[in-house]
Amino acid sequence: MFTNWRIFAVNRQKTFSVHIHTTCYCKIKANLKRSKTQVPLTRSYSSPPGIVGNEVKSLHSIINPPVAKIRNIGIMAHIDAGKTTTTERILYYSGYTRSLGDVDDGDTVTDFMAQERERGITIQSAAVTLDWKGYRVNLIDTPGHVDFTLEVERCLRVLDGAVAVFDASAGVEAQTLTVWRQADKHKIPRICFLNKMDKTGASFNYAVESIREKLKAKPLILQLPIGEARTFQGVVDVVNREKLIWNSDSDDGKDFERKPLSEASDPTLLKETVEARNSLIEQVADLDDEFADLVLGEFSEDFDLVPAEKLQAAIHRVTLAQAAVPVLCGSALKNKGVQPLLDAVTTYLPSPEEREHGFLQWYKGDLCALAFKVLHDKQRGPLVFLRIYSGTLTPQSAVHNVNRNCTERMSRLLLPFADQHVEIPSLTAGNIALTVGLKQTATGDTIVSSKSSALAAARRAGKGERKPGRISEAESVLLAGVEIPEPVFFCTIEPPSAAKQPDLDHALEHLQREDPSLKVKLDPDSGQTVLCGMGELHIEIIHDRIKREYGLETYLGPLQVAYRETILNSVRATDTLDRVLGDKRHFARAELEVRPAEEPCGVATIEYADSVGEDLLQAPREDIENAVHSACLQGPLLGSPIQDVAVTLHSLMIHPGTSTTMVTACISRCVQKALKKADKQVLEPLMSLEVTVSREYLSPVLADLAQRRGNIQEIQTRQDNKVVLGFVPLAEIMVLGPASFSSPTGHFCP
Ligand SMILES: Nc1nc2c(ncn2[C@@H]2O[C@H](COP(=O)(O)OP(=O)(O)OP(=O)(O)O)[C@@H](O)[C@H]2O)c(=O)[nH]1
Repeated sequence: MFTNWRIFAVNRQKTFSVHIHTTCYCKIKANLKRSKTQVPLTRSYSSPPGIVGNEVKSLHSIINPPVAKIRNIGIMAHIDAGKTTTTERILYYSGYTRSLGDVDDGDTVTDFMAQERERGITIQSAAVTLDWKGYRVNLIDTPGHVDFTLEVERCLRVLDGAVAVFDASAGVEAQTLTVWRQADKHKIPRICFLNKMDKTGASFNYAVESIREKLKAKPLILQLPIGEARTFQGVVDVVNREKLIWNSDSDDGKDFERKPLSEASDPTLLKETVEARNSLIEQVADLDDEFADLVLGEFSEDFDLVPAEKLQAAIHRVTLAQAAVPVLCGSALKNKGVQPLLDAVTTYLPSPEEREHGFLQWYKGDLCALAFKVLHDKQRGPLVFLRIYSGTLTPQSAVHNVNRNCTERMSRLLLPFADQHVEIPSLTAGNIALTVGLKQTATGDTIVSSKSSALAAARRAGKGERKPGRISEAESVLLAGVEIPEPVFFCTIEPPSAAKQPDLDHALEHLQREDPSLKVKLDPDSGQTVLCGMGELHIEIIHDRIKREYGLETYLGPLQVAYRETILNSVRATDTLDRVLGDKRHFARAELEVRPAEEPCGVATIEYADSVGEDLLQAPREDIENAVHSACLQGPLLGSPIQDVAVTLHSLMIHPGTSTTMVTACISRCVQKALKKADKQVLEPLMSLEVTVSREYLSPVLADLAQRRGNIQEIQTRQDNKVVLGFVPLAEIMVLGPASFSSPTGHFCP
């Protein structure tokens, strides 16, 4: 039965990076993140400026700066690149924290969950709001681990710009590619920060080259490093021809000197900087016509005379157009380069009004917001993060949820500052708000001021008034949420006693609302609750949260990989359903064909032959499609969902008076019959794997990958290391965590 495996990549192809260093070379483990148990330390926060003492009067002007001065940005990267460390420095230099937190000490602001502090990883995105040189920066630190990719995606959906952080010794890594693609999908302008310039093996040129080659992006080099690895002291600002040197006696990096480069003191550095500036000018002129006209008109003789402000404005336009990405460098851990990074965020990344949102014209200044994250607070209930695209949010007001067609009352409005929140009287377009009181709102919902406002916007959107008052009409103004990836792991979860089942259901309901990538279903055969998630770590964290946050000790069954099934040939089948219920005869006959879909299509696609036209009037297409989809939920081989199948309904005979339920039951049976007759295959998810290994350990690593049915695509050389790129079946790289987890293939063997 299992000889006929065909390997597939799931829709959301998982990307993974494994770094093997000299101390752990023999076995590849999929989850090599630090796992330390620490006592979480408490942090002292200073109040956000303007919110101390009795400065409440000026609060409104501080909280609602002109929209041109707002920057909504995310920090995104491969795991461990230094996002949280960079965020921590940003908060410190902008005056929001009194001391520098450290990921390794478990006391950073944005990693406030107990699990984040213990493991030294970011699990959920955390939003903070800060002011920098007159700009309001709403910043979201996102997770780097592949299991929490959805967190990154839903934040990127509502941001206007992003800082992509890189480990300068590794360049572009596996998960960098994933988050970069996500940013491409949401058309997010970005800047790159080459972090860890102090680390052994750090190479500015290598990292820039990898951005060019692997991300196919055009790097604009705005800084040059002064020294690398141990000798890293500061950076050169190419645009202004200045050097920035951090005082080695300063232990928090606040003290640094900015000096113009001169022929007398830095002849070599000046020469390199002038060359870099000239090539930057040429590069930007190639991408921006306005700048090209300026340069060729006034400064063609001497590029040195191009004013820094003109160059900066052009870089801003090029960044906004996503034609190129500014590149900066530094070392967050050693407190170097973060202040210029913040300057670059405000100079080069766009304000909300510079981003194009076609739908804004439908609202004419009325409220329109997108819910992108929900958190459960024991005292306050659900806290909903909203990105406000137009209009103003005020507390104690009613808002309309277009997706759920319901009106809810928002009790309080808060400004997010990691786990600390500041109450505010109103918040305008372009900002990110945290609201209390929206009990029905879920991630991806569109929030407007009232139902009539949604309908008015729908009319402006040109969707007619065919069915007045129906939510379907307002659907035209729904903002696109994010695609929720299909889970690749599942396991049963049981409460300690049957009496605790309602508590478990309650906990899972809340967790699912917070995290749409967590799916919960009921096993129809055993009646057990099944958790479906994006990876082992994801399920482990959920298990742990149920224990810590809901006080429930639960038991997990063996962790299993979510397989799929598909068919290999076309098969036709007929099914007749003829029943008498009461005094009524129900008769339906369906004839259909199943065949492999030409293009990967996830679940089944449905087509109708011309001959079924008449009978379709009796059975709505929606019901027919539901019947086909429910038949595809459990494949004939393993009971796994069927995918990439095309179904053509050739004929459908229905006697008058036959209920729709009978018709759909007949179609469902017919699909299952056809699937059973077809040649079938089990599909298994693959991980894209990147293993960094010292040269001497390459052979054992390759042998190990071969044992795990790995498919090696390429072996690259990165400084002194080898980087193995390939695909490995997910089932082969599971980290068998809790003793109760067992091999999924074993579980499935007949
Ligand atoms: N040498 C060096 N280490 C750094 C630097 N920045 C961060 N680190 C270390 O790298 C590790 C990961 O840092 P984090 O800030 O947690 O990285 P992250 O990208 O937020 O990690 P995830 O959110 O879990 O993906 C920690 O041990 C940091 O101390 C740096 O500039 N230089």
